[in-house]
Amino acid sequence: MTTSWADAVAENDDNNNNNNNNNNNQAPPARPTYIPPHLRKNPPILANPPVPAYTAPSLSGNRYSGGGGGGGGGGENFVINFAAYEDIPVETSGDNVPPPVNTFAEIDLGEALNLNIRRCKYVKPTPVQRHAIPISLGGRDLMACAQTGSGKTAAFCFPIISGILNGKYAQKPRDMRTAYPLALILSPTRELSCQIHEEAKKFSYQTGIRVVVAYGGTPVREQLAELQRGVDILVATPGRLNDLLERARVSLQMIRYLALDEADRMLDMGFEPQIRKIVEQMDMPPRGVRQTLLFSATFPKRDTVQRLASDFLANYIFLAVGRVGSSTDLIVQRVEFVQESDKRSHLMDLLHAQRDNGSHGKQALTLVFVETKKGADSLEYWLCSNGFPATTIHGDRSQQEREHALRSFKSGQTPILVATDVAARGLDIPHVAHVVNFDLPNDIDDYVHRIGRTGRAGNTGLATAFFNDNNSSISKALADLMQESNQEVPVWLQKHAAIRSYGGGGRNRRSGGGRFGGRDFRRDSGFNRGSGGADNSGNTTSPGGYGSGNNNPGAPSAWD
Ligand SMILES: Nc1ncnc2c1ncn2[C@@H]1O[C@H](COP(=O)(O)OP(=O)(O)OP(=O)(O)O)[C@@H](O)[C@H]1O
Repeated sequence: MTTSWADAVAENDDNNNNNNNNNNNQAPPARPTYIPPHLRKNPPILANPPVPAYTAPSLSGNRYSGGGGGGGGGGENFVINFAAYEDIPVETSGDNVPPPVNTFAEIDLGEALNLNIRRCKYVKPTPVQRHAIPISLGGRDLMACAQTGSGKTAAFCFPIISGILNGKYAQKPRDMRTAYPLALILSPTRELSCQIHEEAKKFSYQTGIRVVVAYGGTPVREQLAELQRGVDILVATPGRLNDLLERARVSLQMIRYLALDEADRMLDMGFEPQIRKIVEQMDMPPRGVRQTLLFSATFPKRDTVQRLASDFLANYIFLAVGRVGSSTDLIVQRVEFVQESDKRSHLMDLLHAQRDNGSHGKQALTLVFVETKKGADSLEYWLCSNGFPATTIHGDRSQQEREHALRSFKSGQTPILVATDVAARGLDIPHVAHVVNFDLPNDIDDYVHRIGRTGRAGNTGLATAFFNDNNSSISKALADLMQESNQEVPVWLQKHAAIRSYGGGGRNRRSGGGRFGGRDFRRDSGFNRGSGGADNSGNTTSPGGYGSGNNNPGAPSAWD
């Protein structure tokens, strides 16, 4: 028998309360000091790094449900640690920015949505929600940057749902073949679309709003059937949506809300032509008529995403919550110097230490990022052969295999997931205790999103990166990021970074700098593009007082 989400929430309620009670007062288990193998034998040539005490991630019982896993991020919730967000710096710019709220009660979201918020056990809005929801409810376009795991999904879903519930819309055309959604949420990956779909369904529970997801890699027939049953909010990846638009199975003429999640990633993945086609060349109402929301944890300031914002948004408000483009300091970041040939044994040591610290016979969920699909398969095979159940997610696996892998990982059945960047963005898996960058990415933004799979919703997490000479291009950005997130930067990494700075290693601008990517570039060099909205903004509130100064986008600035 299937149970409704609300029933599941109610059931979890009791279990979580019991678990909370059982675990709240427990002292953490004693943890051994871990000395990485490369430091036991050969210290790296560059320096004498201080040996950090390795604290294996612990499992707190209330955060670990050994249950069936389920799809998306749905069903499970863990307690958000709001104290972690108290002093977070916030910057807004744009005309007449609506003031933030402190509670959900202060905002008129409607009774049905408020009830669902309570069902989700969202007691208080997170900082990005405090600011973004009133802005969006006020009908304004928004470009919002906030750290990974800080509640951006609800920040764009709540105003959309509330707007649809309160809005008066023209009758949808009577056309059985074509679906006419009122809101469109675009996201870069299939898994993220599924997750947003699950979340949006929870938030729309018993409101009468229908949420449908469309993504590639699966037969289109089922999705078409879902669309035919009616759709108010369509969550989609750009490729599949284009397909549906070309078949005239979806029309965008009724769109009132457009949200782009992880917009920068969609552009990185080469989706720009498809997104522009969807937004500019089909039948979607123009900016200013529809309301447009752009969200990410990183918005590189010299990136095409800024152009996209100026083309898609009208008189928008720019919101940066936290030191955006930076990582949350809730994530303990470690970087260890590991030669390519030592990576596997080094990983094995980490996993052994972690296993020794596990509780209830369960191993903490560990997400291991590698560079290539082949590398992922081969590492998975090797881990499994060495007694560590692992699975993989990457672009060469079928969608069915990808979804199965994710379920198996979430449920704890396969506590290690080896992944390429396809799993780097947006996925909200509550019990990921450790992210290992087995292969570091070249781009610091990718690093930020990868490690952001842990340390979510105000909870702590651990991220370990294996660094060697092949990663020189990211050394400076990595050292800067760690410093900025109050992490201990190994001396050898500082030296590497210094060599990089002096050696003119500026080939990759994004990995060599651009830290505070989350800046309203309208404030740089008097940008004023076209008509219809992009303004020269100036209104800034910045309790944390960051981002001052440099107005020349070409020059190195305090943001770099
Ligand atoms: N107000 C709230 N109270 C309690 N929990 C919340 C609240 N808002 C969001 N959460 C929870 O916080 C977690 C992270 O939220 P979400 O996935 O939206 O983060 P995000 O900012 O989109 O992260 P990313 O940048 O990685 O995509 C989710 O499990 C969500 O249910």
